[in-house]
Amino acid sequence: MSVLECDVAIIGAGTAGLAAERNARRHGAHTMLIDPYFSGTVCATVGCMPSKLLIAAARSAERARQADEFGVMVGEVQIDGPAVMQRLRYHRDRFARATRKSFADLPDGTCIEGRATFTGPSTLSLGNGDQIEAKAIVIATGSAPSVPEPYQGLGDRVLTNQTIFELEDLPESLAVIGGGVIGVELAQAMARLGVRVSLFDAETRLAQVRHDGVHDALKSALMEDLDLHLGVTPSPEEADEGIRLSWNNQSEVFDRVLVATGRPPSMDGLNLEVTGLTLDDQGMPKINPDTMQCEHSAIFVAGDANAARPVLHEASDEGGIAGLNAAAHPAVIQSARSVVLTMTFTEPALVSVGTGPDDVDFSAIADYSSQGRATVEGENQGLAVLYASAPDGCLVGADLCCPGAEHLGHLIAWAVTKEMTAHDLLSMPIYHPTLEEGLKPALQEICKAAEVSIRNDRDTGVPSGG
Ligand SMILES: Cc1cc2nc3c(=O)[nH]c(=O)nc-3n(C[C@H](O)[C@H](O)[C@H](O)COP(=O)(O)OP(=O)(O)OC[C@H]3O[C@@H](n4cnc5c(N)ncnc54)[C@H](O)[C@@H]3O)c2cc1C
Ligand SMILES: NC(=O)c1ccc[n+]([C@@H]2O[C@H](COP(=O)([O-])OP(=O)(O)OC[C@H]3O[C@@H](n4cnc5c(N)ncnc54)[C@H](O)[C@@H]3O)[C@@H](O)[C@H]2O)c1
Repeated sequence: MSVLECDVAIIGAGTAGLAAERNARRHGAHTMLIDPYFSGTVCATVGCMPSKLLIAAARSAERARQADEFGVMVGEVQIDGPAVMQRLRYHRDRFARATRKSFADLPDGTCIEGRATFTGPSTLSLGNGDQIEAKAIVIATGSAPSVPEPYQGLGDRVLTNQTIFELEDLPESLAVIGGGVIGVELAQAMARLGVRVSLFDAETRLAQVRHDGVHDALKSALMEDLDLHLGVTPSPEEADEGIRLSWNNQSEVFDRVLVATGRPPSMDGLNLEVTGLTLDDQGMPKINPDTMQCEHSAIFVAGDANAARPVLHEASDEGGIAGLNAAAHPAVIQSARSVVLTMTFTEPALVSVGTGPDDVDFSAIADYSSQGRATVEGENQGLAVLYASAPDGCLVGADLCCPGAEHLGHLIAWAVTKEMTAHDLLSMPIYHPTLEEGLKPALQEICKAAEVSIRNDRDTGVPSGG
């Protein structure tokens, strides 16, 4: 048994852990990064990247299917399932290798293989008898899929995000349990790749969408490709050729079932009880969102492990904040967090920025069902809703489910960050014919509601097709 000493120990070599290690080291700390596997981040191996690779294949199939609308005949679209999965894994493995190379590039002695458990507020055991004593500790253990009890023990026909990307071929049919972000992204992609898909959620609201009209747009888009069952909790059982799901006097057998019912923080086994921190009934400590610090301790929590903003760029930001503060502890500083921005890569994409519809002074809808550029591209559907505050129509947030939402959402998030008003945006160039132009009527409406008169040298109309 050996006792290793460092300034900052980081538990978990994912996105948040890597960022915390880098930033603590940049600020002069001697660091140790602990992980049982060092196999690559969730994002690269079983998260963002493989899911986006599947979605890219689905988009390609959908474009081919829609080609005849443009007078371009491609014949019947055929999907080669093994080829889809092979391309996915080829690129996924390259992303994962790049992450693993970043471990290899760390200073000697930084990477410590093991599963960390607290033995005191500043000491960790690694399971092999070795101990680490650190001046500060960053918990960056991520999150893991929760599988509801009825789906446990049903064998490998039940998939999670940790196993679905290993399939050699696409299933003939797929039931998706959970209409959160993972559920809707993968359900639509699989359906567009020719899989018969049914999506079930116990609640009636998909992916925590805040605005009713935006939720309707997402629902309509999904229902073009798959069967949607909201407010339904089916019961599963093993059947000859798959898994039988039963609900509301109906029953259907599916080749595979994807369980996407949430990813709670991976805090089990850390033995936080010995740290002296106050834990809630979920076993979670109280974490300051601007410092990542737990109470006044030398323990910090970053990334999915704190369950606050479980997306990649926030894991990276939080790792940076935690790394800085762990290195400087006890001199902890507050960081200004960025405007909340989340994206779900359905088609159209679902994007949420900043403040939602409750609690805003003005809101205005940009309709993309007949918008010029969207119509040109054959993707005219959905809407964007902008939110603004009094007195001057300062943009505070948005909900979008429309073509180009991924890019429009970034522009709006940047405008919200810079506290720009609707009038500020209208005073800048907006090219024709673009999807950005589709926001113009909503920006004008906010100016009107806020009684901000549009510059007298500006046209208050919208160009034809805009
Ligand atoms: C299918 C899917 C798609 C996604 N798509 C997107 C997307 O498009 N965009 C986006 O922004 N986000 C997306 N996300 C979310 C994003 O992947 C996560 O927010 C991000 O990866 C979290 O990073 P992390 O560092 O907190 O955790 P992780 O990358 O999971 O790292 C945690 C690490 O901790 C280690 N660990 C756990 N317990 C211990 C222990 N006791 N001791 C030592 N080590 C331990 C694990 O081995 C792991 O390496 C997606 C997630 C999933 C599942
Ligand atoms: N594009 C992205 O940024 C992206 C993509 C995928 C995942 N992620 C991250 O991964 C995290 C986890 O995603 P997720 O979709 O697993 O979780 P989630 O919490 O977003 O959604 C889970 C859904 O499952 C439903 N549910 C729970 N138990 C159920 C049951 N027994 N039967 C039927 N429905 C049930 C819930 O009502 C909810 O709608 C998200 O928080 C997200 O941040 C992000």
